[in-house]
Amino acid sequence: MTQNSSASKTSKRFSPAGPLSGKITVPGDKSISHRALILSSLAIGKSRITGLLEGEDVLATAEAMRAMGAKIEKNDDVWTVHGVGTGGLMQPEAAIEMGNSGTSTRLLMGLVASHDISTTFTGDASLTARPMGRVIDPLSEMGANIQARPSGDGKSCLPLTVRGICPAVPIAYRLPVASAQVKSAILLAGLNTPGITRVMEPIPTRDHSETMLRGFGAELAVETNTDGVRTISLTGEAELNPQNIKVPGDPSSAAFPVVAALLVPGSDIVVQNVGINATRAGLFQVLQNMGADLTFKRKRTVGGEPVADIHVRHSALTGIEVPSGIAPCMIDEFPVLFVAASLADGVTRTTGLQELRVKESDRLSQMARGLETLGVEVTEQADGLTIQGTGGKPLTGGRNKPVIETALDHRIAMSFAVAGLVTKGGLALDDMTPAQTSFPGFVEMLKGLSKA
Ligand SMILES: O=C(O)C1=C[C@@H](OP(=O)(O)O)[C@@H](O)[C@H](O)C1
Ligand SMILES: C=C(OP(=O)(O)O)C(=O)O
Repeated sequence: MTQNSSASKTSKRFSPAGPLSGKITVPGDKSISHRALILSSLAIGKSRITGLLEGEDVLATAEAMRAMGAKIEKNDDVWTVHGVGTGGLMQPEAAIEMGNSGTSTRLLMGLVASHDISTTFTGDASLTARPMGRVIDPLSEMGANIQARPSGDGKSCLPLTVRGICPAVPIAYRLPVASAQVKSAILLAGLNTPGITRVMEPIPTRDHSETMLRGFGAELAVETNTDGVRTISLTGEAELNPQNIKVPGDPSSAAFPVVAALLVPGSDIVVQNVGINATRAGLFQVLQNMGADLTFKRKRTVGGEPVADIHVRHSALTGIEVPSGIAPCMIDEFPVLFVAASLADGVTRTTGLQELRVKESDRLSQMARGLETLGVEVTEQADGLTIQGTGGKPLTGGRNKPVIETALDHRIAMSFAVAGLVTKGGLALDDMTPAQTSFPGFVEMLKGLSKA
């Protein structure tokens, strides 16, 4: 689990080290890994998963599913899950520790809401500050009783206890925020609920839950109306069949070496086996619109998801206005996009990013403060950042020896690690341990690219 105490912090310096080259792979997709463990735990029989992300967030999901009765083992690179069947979850003996992981917490809150068990969730200092009302509202409509800790500023937060109900009431729910976690929480609750549970999604978000639920044999229909609103209808009391799942590389993790290679002069790298699902690949599109030289090779399908090898060459980037509608397709990639924008020629303006304020940290504020420390001209709006790029000139860290705070946020840590490669004199991060939540081996990966 991610620790909160300063004693366990590991500071780390990142400095320019010449062109990046080589072929790499990145760890498995975090969203797909969570869902692979959860759905396999509900199937009757034995599922096999390869390529699973072994980051702390996903390991927290595995531990939670074990605590509720699933048998999960790892042999060599293969994870084996013996599921308990839909509706078969057992009452956990103790509170479930979710560490830093919003996805684990919100998806599992949905899962237990339609079981006749009582489950307490807790987490680290970052997770316990994040809003859970967005999941509590629909799950309460389904009949679950949820007692959460009120935060000082009106949010419902962890620790919280979900007293589930069986049978739960099927609902039709229009998402008030574009959130794949909320959508998935309702669908997972709907799995053990009689009748049809519907989620209306005005702005499309990542669709891994829909794809994987179908893959496991659930009856699920998706309709898109003329306004672009997607309605997902899931028939409850579903019987899930065990699967063999291959998890593709995470585009959100690939984002770091991709941006690093674009920014460091002379770089030429290939990131292999990266998921390029359209609901996830917004960053690559935005970077190409900024002038990035990205080539998608060997396009293929892995585990029902589109995948490619991405060839990246150093490129002179130009600032752009990022359309707010693309935000859900690259929601976790904005921190590293802000680093790319800092070296682009001209102004990059982003809007519609209020959600970034309720991630592992307030990502707009953390990025604005850190980039300012490196001499970047940044304006922080309520819903985005406007960044004046240097036109390829290195950022300025050296003389004032900046130390950037990573604030228990893996994306902040890895984004500034990339910034360090293009900062004169380099920079230090106060704590690199958050990278373990989604990208074990991140530091070694970057080092390997500079040595290749
Ligand atoms: O469903 C998922 O796997 C995720 C959804 C997104 O969160 P929101 O649903 O809060 O946008 C994303 O930020 C998170 O990293 C993973
Ligand atoms: C927001 C993220 O994850 P989570 O919500 O699962 O903590 C992320 O990985 O950037």
